Amino acid sequence: MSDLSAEQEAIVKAPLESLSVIACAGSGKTRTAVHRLVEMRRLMGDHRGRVALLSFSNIAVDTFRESYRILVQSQPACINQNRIEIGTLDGFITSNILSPHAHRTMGATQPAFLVAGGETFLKGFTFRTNTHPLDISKMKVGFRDGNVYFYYTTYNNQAIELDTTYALNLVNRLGEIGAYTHNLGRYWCYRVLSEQPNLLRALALRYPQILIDESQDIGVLHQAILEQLISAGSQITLIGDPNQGIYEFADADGKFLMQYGLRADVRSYQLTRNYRSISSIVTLANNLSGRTDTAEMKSHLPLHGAFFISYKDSMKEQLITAFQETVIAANLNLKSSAVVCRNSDLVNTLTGENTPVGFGLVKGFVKAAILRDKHQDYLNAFKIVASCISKLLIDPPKNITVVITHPEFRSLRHEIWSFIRNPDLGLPSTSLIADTEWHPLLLERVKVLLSSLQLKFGLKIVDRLGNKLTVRELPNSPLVIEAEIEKNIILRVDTVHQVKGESLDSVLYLATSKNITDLLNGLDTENGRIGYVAVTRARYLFWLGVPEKSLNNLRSTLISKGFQEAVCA
Ligand SMILES: Nc1ncnc2c1ncn2[C@@H]1O[C@H](COP(=O)(O)OP(=O)(O)OP(=O)(O)O)[C@@H](O)[C@H]1O
Repeated sequence: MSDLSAEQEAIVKAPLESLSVIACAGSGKTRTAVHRLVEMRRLMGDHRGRVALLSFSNIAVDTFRESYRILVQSQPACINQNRIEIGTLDGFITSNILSPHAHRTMGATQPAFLVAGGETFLKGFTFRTNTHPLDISKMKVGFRDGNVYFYYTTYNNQAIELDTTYALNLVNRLGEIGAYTHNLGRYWCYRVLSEQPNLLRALALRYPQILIDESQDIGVLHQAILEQLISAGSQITLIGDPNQGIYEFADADGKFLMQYGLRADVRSYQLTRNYRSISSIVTLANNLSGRTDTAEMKSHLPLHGAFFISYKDSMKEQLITAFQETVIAANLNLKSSAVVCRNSDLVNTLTGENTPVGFGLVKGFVKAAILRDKHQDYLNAFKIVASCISKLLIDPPKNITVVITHPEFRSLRHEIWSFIRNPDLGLPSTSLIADTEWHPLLLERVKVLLSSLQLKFGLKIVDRLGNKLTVRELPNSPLVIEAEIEKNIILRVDTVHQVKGESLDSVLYLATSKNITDLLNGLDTENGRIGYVAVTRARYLFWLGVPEKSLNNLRSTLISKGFQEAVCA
């Protein structure tokens, strides 16, 4: 186990019991968790139970699976691999509890199934609000003093609680046909485990050990479900970093993780060595969080480090270009660098998603073409095209971008990918004149794509296609001029939430004044922690973009926290 530090090894080799691991950013939680997973199964010997390693995103799960695959290759063949599971917490709940057992509690005659929202039959399942009725998919579930309650949030994020009897009546009525929404899935899981004690006992026997990564993201209902498993005998290990808790809006405030180690039957550990970032970035992270972690990476190159730089609101593109040039000059990898923002709106503006040209669905195709040609962002282009195509079909598979990732829809996905990848036969190139060249080709090729979907998958096309794909508001010029594609800002632009968990060579955090003040005021606010996540993604170079109007007010605090000032040439 030579590739583990002493701190990591202590966790991996701990006795088989519940652990709390509070870890700093870049401390190798993945490596630690995967080694611990294997060790737990080894310690269990002939026990028939399973060990589950659970996280919150599919990306995290893929990373764990890959690390696990590499690790077991190098280990003797004695690991009981059949009894190790890696997945998301919601996936665990669905496959072990909701799909096989929830219908009994729901009073349904068929296995429980998830509805995405927007299904036609949901029109009969709306609830009253202070203004207009809302679809049941907008109903949220909270947990307080051992009781569930239901609420919704208004446009300005205010939570309005619903009368429990009224809400439950609707939830139960939907449950009777076996349906549940994303938010209600956890409610049903909690209720199934409360009302089916034999199942709860069986689950705890089947999973005597559960390890949860990113535990700061455990929401109140997830916690309630885990408490049920703990009370039935499962031992739960939590690994996470409370300073990276950025899902408060989803009811995850990090308290479960922070207080878990105080329980009498839970052993506490810490990971305090940062393997990702150079010392100047770790020092900054320490000053922001009040931690005293150590940096394992050193670099004294002049362009490396943590800098702030001012920008005018109208000159964001210039700031990005300057950053890009610095990344190249610093010999860092552009492909492993990113511009990150707090809000998806700004990301959309910078990536061209908020394009002012085109009308209706054509606007979507324009956005997708710009994302592909200017930013090589095929994934987001795919999502937009899939959504546009679904609006040109009568009764398409619901939530088409999600559905078509399902193996059953592989060939449908393939058709859409081919359309996006090939500017000569599919989504036309943005270098064409938008109204006279690009639009006619778009119309022609979308028709070909839709006919193929009709033929192969029996999907029906809406009437009056031409009206839905109008030439309105397209300019008589190329969508993106060739020269612009050539100079190409190839930097990835994304939200901080999207880069969470990643290691990047360089990061530019394009922040607002409020984002920065919250970051500098400690990490008590979610906004502050979002900034902390941005800082701690960077290996060698971190730039904080500071709005010019706030620079004078913020300068001395930024320097006192460990930033250096950089000036755009
Ligand atoms: N013992 C070690 N020796 C050298 N490198 C290590 C060690 N442990 C982890 N690393 C490296 O540290 C880097 C960060 O690891 P990882 O991505 O797991 O961090 P993390 O704890 O999940 O961070 P975060 O929570 O900030 O996303 C990886 O490149 C990993 O290979």
